[in-house]
Amino acid sequence: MNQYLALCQRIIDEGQWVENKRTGKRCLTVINADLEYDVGANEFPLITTRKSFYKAAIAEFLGYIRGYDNAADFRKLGAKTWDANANENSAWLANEHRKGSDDMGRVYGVQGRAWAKPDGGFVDQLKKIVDNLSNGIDDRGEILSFYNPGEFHMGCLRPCMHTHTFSLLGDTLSLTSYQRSCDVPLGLNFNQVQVFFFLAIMAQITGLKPGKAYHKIVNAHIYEDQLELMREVQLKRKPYPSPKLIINPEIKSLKDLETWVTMDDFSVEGYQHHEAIAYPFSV
Ligand SMILES: Nc1nc(=O)c2c([nH]1)NC[C@@H]1CN(c3ccc(C(=O)N[C@@H](CCC(=O)O)C(=O)O)cc3)CN21
Ligand SMILES: O=c1ccn([C@H]2C[C@H](O)[C@@H](COP(=O)(O)O)O2)c(=O)[nH]1
Repeated sequence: MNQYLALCQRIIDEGQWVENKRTGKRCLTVINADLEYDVGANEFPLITTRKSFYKAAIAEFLGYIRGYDNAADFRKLGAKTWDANANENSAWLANEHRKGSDDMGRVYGVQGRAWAKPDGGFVDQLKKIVDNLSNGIDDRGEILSFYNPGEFHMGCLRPCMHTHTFSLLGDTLSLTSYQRSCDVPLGLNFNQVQVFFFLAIMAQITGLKPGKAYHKIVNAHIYEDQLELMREVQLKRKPYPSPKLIINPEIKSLKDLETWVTMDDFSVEGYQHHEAIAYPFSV
């Protein structure tokens, strides 16, 4: 929690104003942030200085694991986060590849589970990683990449958290996640949960011990219309200790994640938090 607040404060103290064409808003911006989460110790990096809807963050990531390409499927799991980008993003609405209402196109999980090969067929990146790790193999290329520039024109948004690399030392699994662009008040609140969750669940289904997750962010920003709430409200609050993430131990395989898992299989223990803050969202 302290590293999150330190990043927010750093953006306020050292950030530079950058115009963003896509949203038409200015962002106070810093470059390079390194966050670290101790998944082995179950120090769940859930924001405590406002109420955080962690189930929506987990639901969104589970949708990526399942390779979803449709905001309606995300909603069914419990995440409304793709509604705006699928249905209100003007460039995407005018795109000939959009397959109608709620379609997100070839983004995130589609690339993770079905990266199109130029010579036909698809690559399931995630299944290969799960199979290798389950057999104790780290080939130094256990990489899940959502970033496919050849198909950017077929999706509503380029992935922000775009690459996840798993590493094995003995029977301890770690994860390094890369993020090119980060909306710190809204997106990071979710992304921290997702990086932690991804390592925790991958360790669980591969029979390994979770170690640490390393979250590397390039462009970290606060939109101009979020700044006052961050400076005058959220940063004036004192954080509470980290809660713990409880995952149903019956989840034992990628198939389980793909078929029966719902948000009822996740809970938090000891989550003390301040009141919710409704930050503006930019499409
Ligand atoms: N400008 C922008 N920021 C983002 O963080 C972002 C995007 N766009 N586009 C793609 C996804 C969608 N994400 C989102 C979208 C909405 C919320 C959001 O509204 N969060 C609220 C409440 C969530 C709820 O009730 O479930 C929050 O207070 O955290 C968070 C992340 C993250 N990403
Ligand atoms: O997981 C996510 C997804 C998106 N974001 C934020 C970061 C930016 O504010 C926008 C994406 O805009 P780009 O113009 O494509 O950079 O969404 C996030 O923080 N986390």
